[in-house]
Amino acid sequence: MNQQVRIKICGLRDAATARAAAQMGADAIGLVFYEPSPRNVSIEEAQAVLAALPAFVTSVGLFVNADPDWLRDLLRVLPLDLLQFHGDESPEYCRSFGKPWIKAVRVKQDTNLLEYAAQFHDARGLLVDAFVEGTPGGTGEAFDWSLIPKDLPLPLILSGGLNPVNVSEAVAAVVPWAVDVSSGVESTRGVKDLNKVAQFIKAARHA
Ligand SMILES: O=C(O)c1ccccc1NCC(=O)[C@H](O)[C@H](O)COP(=O)(O)O
Repeated sequence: MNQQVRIKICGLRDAATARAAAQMGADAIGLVFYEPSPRNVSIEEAQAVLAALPAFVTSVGLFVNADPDWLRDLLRVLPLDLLQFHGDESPEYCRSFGKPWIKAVRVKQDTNLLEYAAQFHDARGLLVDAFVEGTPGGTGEAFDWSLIPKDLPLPLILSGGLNPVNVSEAVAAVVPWAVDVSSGVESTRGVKDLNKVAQFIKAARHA
């Protein structure tokens, strides 16, 4: 079946930008809960973003080795649809919140993605990203897509250095379930550029 690729725009921080991205056709938006990131949001900012989203747009929370009690408290006041884990979280940790979740893997030359897929078999998807020492995500760096096995048994979410120029080539080469972008649709670090968001969505859809 020829499925249309899903699109997640990551690192949104305000309601107006999130609503605009959804209206342009984003299927999911990502909220980063990681203080060192320029895209980190407060609970109040995240609540405002969620309240602005139309029906059928998935809200995704991003976490890096978050304290489980803190995360459970957050989920009581923020009804995220999906959790995205970007650190060294174990499968047991990921499934302990009773929410659908995906696992991010930062791909190095020797990364065995089939092993990750087996270990995190009940994830709703595997997000593959570039490995950059000391920065867990949102780096704007791409990686070698040929390292992705064709027979990955989980929905594949391709990320890492995607932008309006390379996304159609990426979709054609990898045939992912979804694509995910952050830096590639920003004007400056942490600030989304809605023209780039529109260009990205158009290019991904017409791949
Ligand atoms: O975006 C961040 O700042 C971030 C910080 C910590 C963990 C994850 C983070 N982002 C995760 C994403 O899903 C990004 O979209 C993904 O890493 C791709 O980023 P980019 O290469 O900038 O498009």
